[in-house]
Amino acid sequence: MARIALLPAGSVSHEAAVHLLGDKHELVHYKLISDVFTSTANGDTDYSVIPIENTIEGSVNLHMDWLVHEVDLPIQAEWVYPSIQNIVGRKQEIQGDWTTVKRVLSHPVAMAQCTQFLRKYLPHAEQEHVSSTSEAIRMVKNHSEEGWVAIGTRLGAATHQLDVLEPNVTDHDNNFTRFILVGQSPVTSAVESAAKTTMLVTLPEDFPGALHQVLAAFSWRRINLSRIESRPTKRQLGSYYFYIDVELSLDSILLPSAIEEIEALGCQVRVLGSYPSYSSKSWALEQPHNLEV
Ligand SMILES: O=C(O)C(=O)C[C@]1(C(=O)O)C=C[C@@H](O)C=C1
Repeated sequence: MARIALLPAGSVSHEAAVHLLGDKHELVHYKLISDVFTSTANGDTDYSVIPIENTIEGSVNLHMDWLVHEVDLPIQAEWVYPSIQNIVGRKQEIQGDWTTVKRVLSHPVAMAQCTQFLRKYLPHAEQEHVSSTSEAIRMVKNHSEEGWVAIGTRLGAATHQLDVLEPNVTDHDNNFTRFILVGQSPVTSAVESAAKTTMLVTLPEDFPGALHQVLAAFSWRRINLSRIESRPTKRQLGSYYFYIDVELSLDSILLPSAIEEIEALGCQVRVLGSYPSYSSKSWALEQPHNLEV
């Protein structure tokens, strides 16, 4: 049985973790994502569950930055889970009248997934960002008669005995979040998966066309990139690294030689993990992966 660190009970992370890992592990909930990462880095837990990218909002920059700058924890798996957000509160208090709502609380990423609903029905309400959707629901629970509602999951509403006032309020139906499992030990699983490798590439300074050459190292080998994104190195203005996801394992013949070629250009390459990807293609709510870790 592994110890799994994640955001509080009732968060999207909680639903996603149970989907991937089943209910046979010890889930250790933390209020802040920094505490989630730190617990695994310190060895208090074996793995962390980290939301890293969302269909509507794109990358979760805070979480990516923690992965790159604050901890050294390899990615051991990734999977995709739908973020189904709902308006959660007390039916008795709001009584279907949105004008009585004074404040909406949620995680900023979840809030950004529901802008159309907020603009249409709750433009008058104050918006407050908190550390998770479940924390938002917990805070609403503790403030009765104040006209507060949260954006969060059904599981969160059930966990805190509140009502779903309006189901599925995200701007687009196809709202998925990509999660990663980080920790020191590789996972073993009979579940079908695709191989993926994530790396950071820092380009040498004053090298015109360096990015073009990096991409050429992948393209002539016909290596498929599923994501490339630049993030600041935080060392100086205008200095960036590239966060690159490749649809290939580090054990393949092609990828190590591509990395060698990129390093020969004077680039720095840091591999953040080579891991199984449980893709959305095989995704089905009623078929949890129940991964062994
Ligand atoms: O607050 C939660 O419920 C989380 O699990 C966090 C988080 C995120 O950080 O992206 C995860 C998925 C949702 O799309 C929104 C919020």
